[in-house]
Amino acid sequence: MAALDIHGLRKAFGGNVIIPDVTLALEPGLITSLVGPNGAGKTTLFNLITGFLRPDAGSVHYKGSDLVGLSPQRVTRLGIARSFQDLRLFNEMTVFENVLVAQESSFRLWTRAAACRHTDAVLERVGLADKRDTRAMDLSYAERKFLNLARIMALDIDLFLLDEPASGLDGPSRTTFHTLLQSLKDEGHTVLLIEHNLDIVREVSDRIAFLNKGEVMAFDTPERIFANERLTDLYFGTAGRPAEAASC
Ligand SMILES: Nc1ncnc2c1ncn2[C@@H]1O[C@H](COP(=O)(O)OP(=O)(O)OP(=O)(O)O)[C@@H](O)[C@H]1O
Repeated sequence: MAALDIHGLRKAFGGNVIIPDVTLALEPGLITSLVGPNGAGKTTLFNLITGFLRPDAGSVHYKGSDLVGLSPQRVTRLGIARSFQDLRLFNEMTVFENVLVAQESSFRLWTRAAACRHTDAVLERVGLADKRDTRAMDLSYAERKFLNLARIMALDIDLFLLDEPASGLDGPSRTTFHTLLQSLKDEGHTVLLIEHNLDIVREVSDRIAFLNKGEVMAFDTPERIFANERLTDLYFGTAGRPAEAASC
């Protein structure tokens, strides 16, 4: 059974059809990257899956339930968490408080002591234990990205939808990010990742779904996707242009 089964999903804004008809099944326990040119509809697809937008047609099945029509909170309670491109941190709160608050809003009922222990364990895992009492606003960019990830990991859920979690990370931070993703996978979690950095995509993905103009053009292994010149042309915007223009 697929970890997430999207069928015939459609979304238009006014007369502008952004997602004409997406069908996609995520294999459980794998990291799938959703790649495509700017404006392809990647974040819109996340919004449709997680209840931030309602599709005009189609279904999104997760563990036997259709998520369409559910609120974002209800979707999270069922076991799906997502991150946003804009880091929605509480700047005045400490690192510890940011994670604790996220965790307390989850579906699990924690005792205070258990919640605190869990928060510390997650901070250790993302490498922020020594920043526990630092305000979010005083963190570096990379640390803020990892705090954002920690807030989702603390929810203890099955399916992670991550919207550009590694954008702007330097080499060592990228390695940490890769290790974290791998550890989620080792624990049996399923990840759907939006990422523009194709080196990262190549490193971490088991599968790639290539989205263009709201349509899944290909769904395959990284090796096959990267070997497909038509897709790389589409990604870099060179498809349909004269060869000399494309090489400029
Ligand atoms: N609420 C909305 N109302 C109208 N148009 C929207 C809305 N949300 C998204 N769009 C449009 O849908 C298209 C797809 O946007 P989306 O953010 O999903 O693309 P994306 O693939 O995530 O792009 P990027 O890689 O640049 O983040 C864009 O043309 C965007 O302007």
